[in-house]
Amino acid sequence: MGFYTQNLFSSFTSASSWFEVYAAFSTFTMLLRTAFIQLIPQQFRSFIVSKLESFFSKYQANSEIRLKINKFWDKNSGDRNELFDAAQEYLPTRIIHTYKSLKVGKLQGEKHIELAVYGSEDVVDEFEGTKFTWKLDEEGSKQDSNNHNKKYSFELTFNEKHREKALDLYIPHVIKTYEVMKAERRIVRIYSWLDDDWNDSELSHPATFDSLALSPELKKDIIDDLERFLRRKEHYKKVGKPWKRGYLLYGPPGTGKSSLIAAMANYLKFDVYDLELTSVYSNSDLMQSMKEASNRSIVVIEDIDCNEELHARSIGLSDDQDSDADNEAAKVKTSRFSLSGLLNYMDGLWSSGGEERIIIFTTNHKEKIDPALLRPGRMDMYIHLSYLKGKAFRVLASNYLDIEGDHPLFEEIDELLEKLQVTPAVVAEQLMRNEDPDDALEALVTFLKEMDKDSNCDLELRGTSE
Ligand SMILES: Nc1ncnc2c1ncn2[C@@H]1O[C@H](COP(=O)(O)OP(=O)(O)OP(=O)(O)O)[C@@H](O)[C@H]1O
Repeated sequence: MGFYTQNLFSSFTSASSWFEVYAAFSTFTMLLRTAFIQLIPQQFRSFIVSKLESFFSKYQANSEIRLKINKFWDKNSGDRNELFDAAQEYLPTRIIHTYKSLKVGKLQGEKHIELAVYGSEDVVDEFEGTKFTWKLDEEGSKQDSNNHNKKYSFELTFNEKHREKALDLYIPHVIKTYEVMKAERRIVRIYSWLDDDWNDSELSHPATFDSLALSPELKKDIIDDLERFLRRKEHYKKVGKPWKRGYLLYGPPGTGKSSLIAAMANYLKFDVYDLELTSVYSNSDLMQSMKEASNRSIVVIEDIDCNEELHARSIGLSDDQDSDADNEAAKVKTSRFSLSGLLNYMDGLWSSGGEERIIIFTTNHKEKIDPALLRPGRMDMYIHLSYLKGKAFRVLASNYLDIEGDHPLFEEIDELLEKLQVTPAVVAEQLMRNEDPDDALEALVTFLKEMDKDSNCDLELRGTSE
């Protein structure tokens, strides 16, 4: 045996012997390939090749999976992708110490420093010993300085062997972390619909239920209703109703409708989506705005009675009636928006997938609202905010003058307020005029007495003219 190997080795030492072996090997592989192609059916060949590929891919260094995370699920539906929002908030916290180009800023009206992923640098996040690489992609016109038309998306890359870990553990981890961050920060945001998109900032309205001058009974009713709503997720599911609640706030200007909305948002820690109907040009705009509002939010449609298109519809104006050429352009913009669009929007709010939603309509003139908007099932609770009466004034005295408890002028003020129709906004404005509490209350008494005198004069004048 030793002789044989030695002999074999010595016979391979020349270049021609190596060449002979190579030629024999090549012929053999060609024969094998031909036999493979001719003898094995095409489908079976593909099957073997795919199995071999997947087996060897585990050992390849660059078998990467790329996931695209767009801001919207698909361009046409406009459904917001919460994973994109989660990544946007989560990534800066992971890379603050390593990243070289991070966008940092303090926005007007915000209390905290804003951090955002910026530029084309990769962000590598390590999760349970596995590396996940993120990159922010930016598409859109460079000339667009306000960034409205830019489309952003994230690309998440990882090795194929971590496919399951990525989908089953890592992505849920990113979303969970984002939800915890949101809950911890407890910052309520307000979104306004502008140029086909929600623009947001921190809700800086400080109103709380404590600072609202409302009758204690009404306050209690509202808080109880909100609490019940939050508690009853299972109940809503059981009776097959969407987990949503609709309120109509009505009353004269300055009686606290906006303040109550802010108090509700601050109490629940729900974001506010404020929709001005004048900034909505079509029914499809309206539906898109609804789809993009997130869960745990309050959707507000203010001054529902002031919308021109709704008025035009309710008094029976058709688009053809106005032939004035100057108005033509404006009409094109507004005529596609209708009451039926709004009704669909409301019904959509009820039936859309979003949960824990509160929908609030406000109006100064409940009697002007189309009854279709108010039918049961669209509105759960009507809240009437009215002139300052009863003990509600005490809340303003505490807010503006730090008077806790009683004051000698309170009785006189109560009596005057009972006789008059004065909004909390007017009284608040009077109280702001003096720093000293006694001076402020005396000035308020004088102001209310003046009002009383004027209203008596009006009555007398009306009496004599009749
Ligand atoms: N019920 C109230 N309790 C405490 N403050 C109030 C109340 N109502 C009004 N105010 C004060 O008046 C200001 C204006 O009130 P607010 O904007 O909430 O009224 P509104 O009913 O929404 O008015 P509008 O119908 O004109 O929008 C508030 O900033 C607040 O200071």
